[in-house]
Amino acid sequence: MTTALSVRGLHKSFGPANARKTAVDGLSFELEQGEVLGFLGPNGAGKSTTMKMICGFLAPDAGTAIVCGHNVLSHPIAAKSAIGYLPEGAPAYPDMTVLAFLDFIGAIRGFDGAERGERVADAMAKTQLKEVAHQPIETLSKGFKRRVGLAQALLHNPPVLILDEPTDGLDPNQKFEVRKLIKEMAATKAIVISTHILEEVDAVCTRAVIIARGRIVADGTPAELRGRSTSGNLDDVFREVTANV
Ligand SMILES: Nc1ncnc2c1ncn2[C@@H]1O[C@H](COP(=O)(O)OP(=O)(O)OP(=O)(O)O)[C@@H](O)[C@H]1O
Repeated sequence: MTTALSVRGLHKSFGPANARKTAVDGLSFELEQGEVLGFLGPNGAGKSTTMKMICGFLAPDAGTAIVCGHNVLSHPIAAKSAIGYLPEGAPAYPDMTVLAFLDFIGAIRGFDGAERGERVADAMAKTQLKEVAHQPIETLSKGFKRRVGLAQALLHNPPVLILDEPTDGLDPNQKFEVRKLIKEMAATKAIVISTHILEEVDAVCTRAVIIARGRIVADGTPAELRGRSTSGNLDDVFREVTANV
């Protein structure tokens, strides 16, 4: 079976030549279908930058990502077809209604007619957006905007999902619903979620990678990581492995 996601030696620096700052420093990992990877790290560790490079939104200085066998640099269309990406924040066209925006995403993803309608309806049902279907996105609350972002990521039923802080801004009920949805989808997909909420790792992740200054400092199941600390607490493990990097 083809590895769902293979991240190979990703590297990215920002800034002028005399003040170059490394954001991602040779990051590699593999993910199989059925795995939900919690991608953790302190603010500025390089999580969003890594996710952008995996999804082909940012060109790496070195390395690449292979998505279901497709290199995101040499075969970007095939790789991007296999990915659903929820970026940080909630970028969308603010004056479009939820329905019009998702229909537009469906068209871009290559669906027509009845199938497009079914996919939009299914994505709205999964993310509980039906009640705001005809509302312009700019008038939605933060949590609803986040769910529109999630709906567009799921619409084409991709085998790989890259979700940058998917529950950011959601109330406890919605966090629960989104985590439930991630768990329901997990068996048939490979999913990466970045989060600062360590309870989320226990709730949905089969594995966690902790990065600091663009490098992996821990990789294991939540239970294995907890076993690294005498307290058995993921917050303590996080602090210990990222403190002196
Ligand atoms: N376009 C950019 N130009 C310059 N520096 C950038 C750019 N994008 C990211 N950086 C820097 O790269 C580093 C990694 O940022 P990144 O957003 O990937 O971190 P993160 O782990 O997602 O952080 P957070 O948890 O705060 O979202 C930071 O120092 C950030 O300031």
